[in-house]
Amino acid sequence: MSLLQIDRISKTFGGVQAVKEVSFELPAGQLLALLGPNGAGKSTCFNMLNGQTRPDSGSVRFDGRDITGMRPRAIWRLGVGRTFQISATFASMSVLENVQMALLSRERKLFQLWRPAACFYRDEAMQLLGQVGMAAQAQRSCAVLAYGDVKRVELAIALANRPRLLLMDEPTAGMAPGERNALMALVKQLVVEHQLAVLFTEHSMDVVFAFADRMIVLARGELIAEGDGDAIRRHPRVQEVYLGSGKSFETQPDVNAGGGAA
Ligand SMILES: Nc1ncnc2c1ncn2[C@@H]1O[C@H](COP(=O)(O)OP(=O)(O)OP(=O)(O)O)[C@@H](O)[C@H]1O
Repeated sequence: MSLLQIDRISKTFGGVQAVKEVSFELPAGQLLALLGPNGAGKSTCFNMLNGQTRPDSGSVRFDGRDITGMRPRAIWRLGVGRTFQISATFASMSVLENVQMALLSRERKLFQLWRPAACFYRDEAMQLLGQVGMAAQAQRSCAVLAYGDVKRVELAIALANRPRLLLMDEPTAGMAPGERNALMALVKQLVVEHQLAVLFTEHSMDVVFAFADRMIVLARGELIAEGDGDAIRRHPRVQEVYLGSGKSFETQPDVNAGGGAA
């Protein structure tokens, strides 16, 4: 049984059918890309998976349990994490403190602080920072970090809740190609080593084809294709949807040099 099972979820806003009867599955240990042009319904799908939006119909099952319509915090506590395009770190705090705060939040201790956050979960926070390659920068303020490093801290924050499924909203947006590949190689490593399931949206096709195990493509709210890189590249409806969008389904050799597994 797959960790995540989506069965015919739909959502309409006013007269707009944002998502229409979309079904797919995601097993543990897999990196699945959710693709589609602007307005295809990707964010609405994400929002229905983590409880921000209630589907009009259909069901979302996580680890065999029906989580359709549950509140975001309850879904998060079950082990569904999410990273956003906009930075979720506190710029005024250090890298370490940001992760310590995330650990405090997991243990519901944020509102019981009688000592500074810096006193709590130091070892566990350092271990998480080690996982994302940020231990050496633990004492630096998040405000002075390079963009790619902020993304690593965000990943550590998301991992603090020990998610089994991680939803990543355009994880490499705004990054240079080298930074993108480094971040996604790290995500891929976490997927393999921790049997994490990751669903991500991404506009960079190079990243998708280099790192995703599988892809699903939405257009106007409907799932039009599903498969590995070759199947998606060759799919006539995908080519049709992306034709004229300026996106290419050919990977760039320089970008993938030294990249992760496909
Ligand atoms: N809260 C909302 N109210 C009204 N319409 C909405 C709302 N959220 C999404 N939509 C509409 O639903 C459709 C799907 O939007 P969605 O944001 O899910 O697409 P997307 O694939 O994430 O797009 P992008 O890549 O541009 O972020 C669009 O037509 C959008 O205008």
